Amino acid sequence: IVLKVGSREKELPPGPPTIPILGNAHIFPTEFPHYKFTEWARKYGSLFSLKIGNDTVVVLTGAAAVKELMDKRGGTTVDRPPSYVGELITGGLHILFARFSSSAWKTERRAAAAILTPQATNQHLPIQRAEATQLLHNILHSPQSFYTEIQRYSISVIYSVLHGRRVPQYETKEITGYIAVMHKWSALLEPGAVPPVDAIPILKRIPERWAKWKRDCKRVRDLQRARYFRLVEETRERMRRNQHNGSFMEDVLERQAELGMDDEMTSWFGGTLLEGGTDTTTSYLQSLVLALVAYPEAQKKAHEEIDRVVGEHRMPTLEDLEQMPYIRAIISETHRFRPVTPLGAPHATLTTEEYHGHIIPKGTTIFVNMWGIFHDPALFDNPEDFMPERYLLAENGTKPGIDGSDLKPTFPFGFGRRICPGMYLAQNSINLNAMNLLWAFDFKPDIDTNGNPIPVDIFAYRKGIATAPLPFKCRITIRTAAKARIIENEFLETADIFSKFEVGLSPEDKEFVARSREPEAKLLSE
Ligand code: HEM
Repeated sequence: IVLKVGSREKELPPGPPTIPILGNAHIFPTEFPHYKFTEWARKYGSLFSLKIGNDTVVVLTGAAAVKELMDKRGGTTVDRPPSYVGELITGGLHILFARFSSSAWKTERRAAAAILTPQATNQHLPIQRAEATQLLHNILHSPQSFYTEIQRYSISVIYSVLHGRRVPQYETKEITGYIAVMHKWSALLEPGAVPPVDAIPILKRIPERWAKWKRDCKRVRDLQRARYFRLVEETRERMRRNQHNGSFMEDVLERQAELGMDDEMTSWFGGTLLEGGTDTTTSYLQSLVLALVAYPEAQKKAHEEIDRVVGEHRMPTLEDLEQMPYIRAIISETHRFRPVTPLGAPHATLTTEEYHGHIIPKGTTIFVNMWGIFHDPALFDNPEDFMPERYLLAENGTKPGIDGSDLKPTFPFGFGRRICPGMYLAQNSINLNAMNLLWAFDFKPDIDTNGNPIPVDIFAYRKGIATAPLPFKCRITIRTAAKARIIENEFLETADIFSKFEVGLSPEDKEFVARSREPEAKLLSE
């Protein structure tokens, strides 16, 4: 019997050879698993399996299998695999990790669906636009800080949309504290960071004094919980003072009883939406800049298009995108070239499924290998190159003669009933900033002391479920003086929109806000 542990049952999809007890655990990649999964997919097929002890993992690297299993049979692939770390930290209330059987997921998902629809999302456009203007303004004045400015943008937008409170500068405790805890959190989720408690449940019983990882989980929990409760309390307090600003959590608080959410769940819900929306949006926009620096031809074509459609006397608006197929193609190509979550988020099956003669047992963990699909040479010409043109030739970017209809535009945002509830909000941020950045700036490689360009490394990415380019340098310059003036003026105009969200700011943040609007105010009055 022991020898059977770890061996692949014959009805499972094929996969790499197993060894007793461990199965494939000894070869399971501990970093950037999407590369190894893609290699295995080319060898074992678009549906392959791995054994981790007695547990089964199935990796899908084919769009048709994804459509069938994740969308059409979404009712059975809606679960998540167990995550003891997620459980310890969030008490099972994290919407991303929550099991289907928990009432928390259903309740939180209902709350999210009712409010984050495309129409409801559009109501948050003014603050997104204002923050995107501040991003241009800050890059104009401090181009070398673009990497952290993008981070500030994403955090501030989500803070405002969800909690009605913005974060005006990067160097503030609200942001640095948040980022530090998020780093600790994702470090605990890295393979190998904690013993294999999900596969060998007895390990959960290790007492805290011998398990540093348990103490780390507790510390992260305390820090997160304190922040998420405080944010909800601040919103509630604002509402008591009748200072509503249309934030998402105001709506949730008003409907708390109807939704059946107590304060514990409400706070984790607000907090975990915050987590879902920050690093992801940041990663996408940083990848976009990286691609623009690395592929000057694409940038040049986008500049020509935006100059023709928008010109230099006004900033772009979302409506302009309709007339800019090349920039739309750049946006899709960035999703394909560097998907934020190369393996999505793992799903798990609630029942045993049969697909093309293979059995996928109940409780199987399923990864959709987005990276492998988006980089499949059978689907895409030169998949390793950033080539927006592919999206002008075929709606889903696939090569001639290939039916790409299974590759829906929502693909980068996941599948079935777990699809990202923030995707419309995220896509608005992406569209606005892609247009703004291309309209305003030239992006070029940095130069060394001899004046030679230093090429960016398009493979230098951070590990983790949501990846992002590692910090990189580039030269960003404003394209015309007229555009610089428009950005300064527009930034001043944002003051009105921002003021409703500038609540609960620390004294340093207040001073920063006042100072940041001063010089331009002087300029305008001169
Ligand atoms: C570029 C930006 C984003 C990308 C690429 C992205 C991608 C994803 C993906 C792939 C998933 C997993 C879906 C699945 O399991 O099949 C997901 C889930 C999720 N996302 Fe996003 N996301 C982005 C932005 C956001 C934003 C702005 C928010 C919140 C306002 C958000 C909140 C969430 C939540 C709460 C989940 C968990 C859903 C569940 O398990 O039921 N995301 N996202």
